[in-house]
Amino acid sequence: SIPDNANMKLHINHFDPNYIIYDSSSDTTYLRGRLLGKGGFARCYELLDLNTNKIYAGKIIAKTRISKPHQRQKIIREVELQKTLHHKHVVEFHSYFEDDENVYIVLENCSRKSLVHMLKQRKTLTEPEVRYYLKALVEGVGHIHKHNIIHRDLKLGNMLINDSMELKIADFGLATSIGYEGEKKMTVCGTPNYIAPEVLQKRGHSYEADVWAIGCVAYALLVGRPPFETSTLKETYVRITSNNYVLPPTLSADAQDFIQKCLCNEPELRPSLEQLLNSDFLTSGHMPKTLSPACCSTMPKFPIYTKF
Ligand SMILES: CC[C@@H]1C(=O)N(C)c2cnc(-c3ccc[nH]3)nc2N1C1CCCC1
Repeated sequence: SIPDNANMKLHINHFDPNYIIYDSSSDTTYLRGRLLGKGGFARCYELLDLNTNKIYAGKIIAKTRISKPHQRQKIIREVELQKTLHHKHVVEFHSYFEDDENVYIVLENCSRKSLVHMLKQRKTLTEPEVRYYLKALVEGVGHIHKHNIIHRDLKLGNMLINDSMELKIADFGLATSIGYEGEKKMTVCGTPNYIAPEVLQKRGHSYEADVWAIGCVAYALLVGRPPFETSTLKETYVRITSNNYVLPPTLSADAQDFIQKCLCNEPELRPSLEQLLNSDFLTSGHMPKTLSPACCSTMPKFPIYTKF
């Protein structure tokens, strides 16, 4: 039986073979639902697991798109990295399988899309909301770093929100693992959105590149646009390497301090994730336990608590 809740109506009058996906390795049949969007080579769909009636998000990549070995290797690496991570604020890997036409990566469903969509609706978020999302982000990145993995593409589009308004870090397509203490990566295949200066200048980079990106995310959520945004990529890169960005005075001193420390040109001078969790911004202001789904579209009013 198919749950007929509204957003899962699959408009299937008959079992059109085009909508049935079978994973022989786990004897699981999925119904393909609505198109969620495109991510790289993948077309992403809602998938309904007919054994459990659970909804997942599936990345479906046509094999014709990944004919070259290194393209296939990239996907295997993404899956291998993501499947080792189990954390409240990291997207959970569910399964990987292939059939004649496609490879399938089945992931945790995040029904409220990403912070990109939220910021489009809201323009900027309030500081309590930003504390809520940044705390989740720093905890999730802490888990990723504990597994010797650098995400390398932390951006609003990879901060997904589930039905309970929880933040989930997605897309390990540019991630890499650190093999030994002090290892520095020299290249990234792809262009991270919030790229750190040391990555741009190929000076060797490591975990600190993710802290830079956290600073960019904090800035974008509070200001409504990225810190180094210009009309051309080249000009943006000049601003990143010259550390040329404007901190609006409307931001609280704690928020300015948080951003300034993350956006330090010298990677080794940036705060650790532990220091970020204990920063004034994340510890000395109202930290909501949960957020109402209304926050996706309208600014919340937080009750002002008095200390006694
Ligand atoms: C499947 C790719 C990616 C993703 O990684 N996840 C986990 C995800 C989960 N739910 C959703 C989802 C959106 C709306 C309902 N669920 N989307 C996810 N995405 C989106 C799809 C398009 C671009 C990134």
